[in-house]
Amino acid sequence: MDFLETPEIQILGVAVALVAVAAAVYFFSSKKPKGCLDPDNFKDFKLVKRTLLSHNVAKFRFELPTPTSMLGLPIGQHISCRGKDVQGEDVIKPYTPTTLDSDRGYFELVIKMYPQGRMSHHFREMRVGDYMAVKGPKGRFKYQPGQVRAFGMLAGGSGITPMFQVARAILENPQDRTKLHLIYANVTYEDILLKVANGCLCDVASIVNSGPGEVLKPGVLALPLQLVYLLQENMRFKMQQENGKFNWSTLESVLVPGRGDMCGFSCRIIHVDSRFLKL
Ligand SMILES: Cc1cc2nc3c(=O)[nH]c(=O)nc-3n(C[C@H](O)[C@H](O)[C@H](O)COP(=O)(O)OP(=O)(O)OC[C@H]3O[C@@H](n4cnc5c(N)ncnc54)[C@H](O)[C@@H]3O)c2cc1C
Repeated sequence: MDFLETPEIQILGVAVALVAVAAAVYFFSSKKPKGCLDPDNFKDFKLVKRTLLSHNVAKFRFELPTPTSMLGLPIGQHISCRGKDVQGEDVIKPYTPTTLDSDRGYFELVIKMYPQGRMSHHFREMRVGDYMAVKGPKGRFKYQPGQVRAFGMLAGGSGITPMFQVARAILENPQDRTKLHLIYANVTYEDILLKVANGCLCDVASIVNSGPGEVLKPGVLALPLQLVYLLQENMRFKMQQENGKFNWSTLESVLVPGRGDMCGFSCRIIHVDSRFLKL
């Protein structure tokens, strides 16, 4: 067995070992972490933080299995949450996290809780340490950077969360030139879940120094986001509708003059032109 000790064989052995180590490092570093969701079965996630944003809105932070785990939710899709209503019966409702897969170790939901709402009851009763059963991803739409020139979005109340997720993905990717045109309708100023601060959408708790006068002014921001807040009590809300309906031509003429290559979404706005994909 002397031949195993020749310098050539020893060098070959070291080279093979180095290649194996390099391949292992490449394999593990290039492997994308697996998502934590299962489309067919509910999985439990622990509530680790609950922040009240207003009298009936709270942000819920759920822990993922490890600090580097990602939820695994394609942008534009949502999850199903299962809870118990006031009668103790199972209730399942869709929700869109305000976090992205780039946020590791947790995901967050901003929830508006209605006094008579079945799932609202479950969220109202949830305390840190409780578990939420979650299934997903769900939804027909998956966002790809550069997919279209512009998105026209119509959101009502809590319907802002799917739009928020897509808007965050675009605004946080400097290579993504997609323009965003968002009409966000609410009954009162207090009902607005997410507002603009420093040119970005953020949850209401993160807003500093933005009084109603400033936020409600419709306008073009420096970023590729044009945002118009509509309040039911405000004249502008009536002006943006035709016979009580939002329609495509209204949005195109108000927000994207003369251009047709726009994809439209709506969430929680009733009576919308059929060209708006409902999220
Ligand atoms: C894709 C998608 C994503 C969503 N993401 C979110 C999210 O991130 N955060 C969030 O808070 N919600 C979100 N929703 C809405 C959510 O799924 C529920 O509809 C909402 O939480 C109310 O459910 P509930 O069981 O508490 O109320 P329900 O039992 O369905 O309703 C009971 C009563 O509550 C009141 N109510 C319910 N909904 C409304 C409303 N929109 N406006 C006024 N009154 C109402 C009414 O009085 C109603 O009669 C999303 C919906 C969709 C389709």
